[in-house]
Amino acid sequence: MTTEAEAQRLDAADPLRHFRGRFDLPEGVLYLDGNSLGPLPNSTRERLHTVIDGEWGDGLIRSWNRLPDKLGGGGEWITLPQRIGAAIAPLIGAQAHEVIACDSTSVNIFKLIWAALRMQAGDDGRRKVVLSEPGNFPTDLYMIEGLERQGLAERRLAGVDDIEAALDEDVALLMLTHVHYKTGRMLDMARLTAAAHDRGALVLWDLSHSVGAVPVELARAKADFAVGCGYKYLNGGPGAPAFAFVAERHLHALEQPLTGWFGHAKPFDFDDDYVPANGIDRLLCGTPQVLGMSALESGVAITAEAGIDALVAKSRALSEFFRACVSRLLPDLPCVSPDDPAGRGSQLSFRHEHAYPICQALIARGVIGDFRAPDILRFGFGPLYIGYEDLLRAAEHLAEVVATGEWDREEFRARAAVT
Ligand SMILES: Cc1ncc(COP(=O)(O)O)c(C=O)c1O
Ligand SMILES: Nc1c(O)cccc1C(=O)C[C@H](N)C(=O)O
Repeated sequence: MTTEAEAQRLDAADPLRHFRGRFDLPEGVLYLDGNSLGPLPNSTRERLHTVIDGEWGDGLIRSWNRLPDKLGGGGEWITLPQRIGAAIAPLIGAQAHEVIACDSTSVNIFKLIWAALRMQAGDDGRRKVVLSEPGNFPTDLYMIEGLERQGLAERRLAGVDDIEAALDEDVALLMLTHVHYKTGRMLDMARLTAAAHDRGALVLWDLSHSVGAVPVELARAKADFAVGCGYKYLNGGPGAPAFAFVAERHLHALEQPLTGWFGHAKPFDFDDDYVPANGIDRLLCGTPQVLGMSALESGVAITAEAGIDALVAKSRALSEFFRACVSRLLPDLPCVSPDDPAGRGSQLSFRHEHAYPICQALIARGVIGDFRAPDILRFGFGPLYIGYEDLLRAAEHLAEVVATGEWDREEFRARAAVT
């Protein structure tokens, strides 16, 4: 049932409904792009004011250490990467000391591929194939390519259904994205990790489209490494720091290529020689970006407060509801996301040859989804702030835009630099 009455009933019964008021969503906007950039939490605006005026303005360099009470704020700056890592850990089935917030997802991917290859090199240094899938998020593939150019890696690609067959004794690392950015398809982490381990390969998971929206059990799956974005479902803000996970069993031996001073065991001893910090801290490189980290900490806190089980349940219910709305209103629009809500992320993607101008026409109506080349219309469902009535409205707008040909205008065809 996709009636207005049903949507209102579902909204009224939604246990996460009260979180919506904690986001600063513009009037008249239906925001279905939180899988690319999460919206601004009210608490983040307050937190950044405190960080800028109090911690930076008044506290100055003292704020790296214990903050004077009068400055308020959320704690000393120096431990932000570890504190945020610890808060993300329960969302991904990891232990607090296995996760750290730092750098971008791309940089963390680079560090962890390099680290995995180092562990796998053996005496002859020959095991260096990194296996991934074609059509994976580009940065993941580009990072392998960059290491290949340095002679450190060899990139191999196989469709996800052929991954197990492609895992031979040359594969050092299997690197996959858990929820595909375009289709929303979610991979079986436990099965693929076990298959890789059986062949002696390590596994690195990109959780960018998973964390805060789908169940992730890194420990249960025995995953070796993982990375993920802070600015999508974690609502950490544009360009928020990313996070990295290293399984406890690898922490001791882990080496990483960016041996900056923040990853040193005693950075403030200012020694000439690099000695890695114990544990996950060795993944740090340079000074943490305090403003970005503070925003991320605030975004992660809301996700943690809502609880991953409730977020997952709502994500699935939202995507099912939107799918039913679109099937009723646009029965001929092909959905390229998996049918089973447990087999996909918190998003639905549809194929249309005019996806770009349709997306722009929707944005002009205040319905913000996104376009992914060449022909995908993608809608993400942030479970903290999206409601069922929003989705019914968005589906109605989509149906009108398609049915009336409203998208067929020059102004909607001009490609923007960022889509
Ligand atoms: C799966 C995936 N990995 C990595 C990234 C990029 O991460 P970053 O720009 O933080 O390096 C994105 C999105 O931007 C993504 O969707
Ligand atoms: N990271 C982005 C950016 O800096 C600008 C615009 C979009 C993005 C994205 O997050 C893209 C995103 N990973 C995607 O799934 O399409």
